[in-house]
Amino acid sequence: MAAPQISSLDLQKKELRRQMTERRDATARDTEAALLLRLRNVIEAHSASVIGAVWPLPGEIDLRPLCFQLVEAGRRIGLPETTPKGNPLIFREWKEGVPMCEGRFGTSYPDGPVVIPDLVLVPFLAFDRAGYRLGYGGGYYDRTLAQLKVPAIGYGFSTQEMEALPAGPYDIPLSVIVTEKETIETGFHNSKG
Ligand SMILES: Nc1nc2c(c(=O)[nH]1)N(C=O)[C@@H](CNc1ccc(C(=O)N[C@@H](CCC(=O)O)C(=O)O)cc1)CN2
Ligand SMILES: Nc1ncnc2c1ncn2[C@@H]1O[C@H](COP(=O)(O)OP(=O)(O)OP(=O)(O)O)[C@@H](O)[C@H]1O
Repeated sequence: MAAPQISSLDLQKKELRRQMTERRDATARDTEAALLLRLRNVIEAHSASVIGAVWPLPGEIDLRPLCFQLVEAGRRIGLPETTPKGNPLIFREWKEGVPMCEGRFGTSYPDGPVVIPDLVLVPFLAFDRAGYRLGYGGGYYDRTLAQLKVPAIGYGFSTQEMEALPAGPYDIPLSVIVTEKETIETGFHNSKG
C-alpha cells in the first residue's frame, strides 16, 4: 500500500490541534450548563427526530445530560461508532441503560441498531465564524456530513474561536456554532439536493 500523503495543511492543522487542546483544557468548566441550555434551544427549533450526538472523550464537553433531556422530550439519539479511518461514522441508537461498547481511539458507542441522524452535533478543538472547524484529524465528520447532507451544529467554548482556520477541499462548514456566550448562524446549509 502506498504511504498516505501528508500535506503542509495537515502539518499546520497538527500544530493547531496541540495549541487548541491546551487552550480547551485550560478553559473553566462553570459555563458548560449554559452552553448545553443554548444547544438545547437550537435543537428545539429544528424538527429533527434523530439527533447525532457524541459520548465525551476526556477533556470534551459532556453532552450526556442533554441526551437524557432530548430522549425525555421524545427525540431519538444516535451516537457514532468510530469506523476504520477513511470511512464515514456509523450512528447507533442510544437510550438510557443501553450497554456501551469500546470503540477505536478510546471512543464508546451504544450496543443499539444503526440509525440515520437528521441533525448532527459536532465537537471541535477550534472553530471560526465561517463555520470551519478543527477536529482530531480523522476526517470523520467531513466524510459523514458529505454523505448525510444534514445540518451540522458545532459546539464548544468561546475560547476555542480562531480568526480563520486553514480550510481544505473536503472541509464542510458547520451551519450553526453554539458557545456558552452566543449562537452563531454561519449561513451554510448542508442540505440534500
Ligand atoms: N467524543 C468524541 N467522539 C468522537 C469524535 C470526537 O471528536 N469526540 N470523533 C470526531 O471525529 C470521531 C472519532 N474521531 C477521532 C479521530 C482521531 C482520534 C485520535 O485519537 N487520533 C490519534 C491519532 C491516530 C493516528 O495515529 O492516526 C491521536 O490524536 O493521537 C480520536 C478520535 C467519532 N467519535
Ligand atoms: N470526504 C473526504 N474524502 C477524502 N479525504 C478526506 C475527506 N474528508 C477529509 N479528508 C481528509 O482526511 C484528513 C483529516 O481531515 P481533517 O484534518 O479535516 O480532520 P478533522 O476534521 O480534524 O477530523 P474529525 O472530523 O475526525 O474530527 C485530511 O487529510 C483530509 O484531507
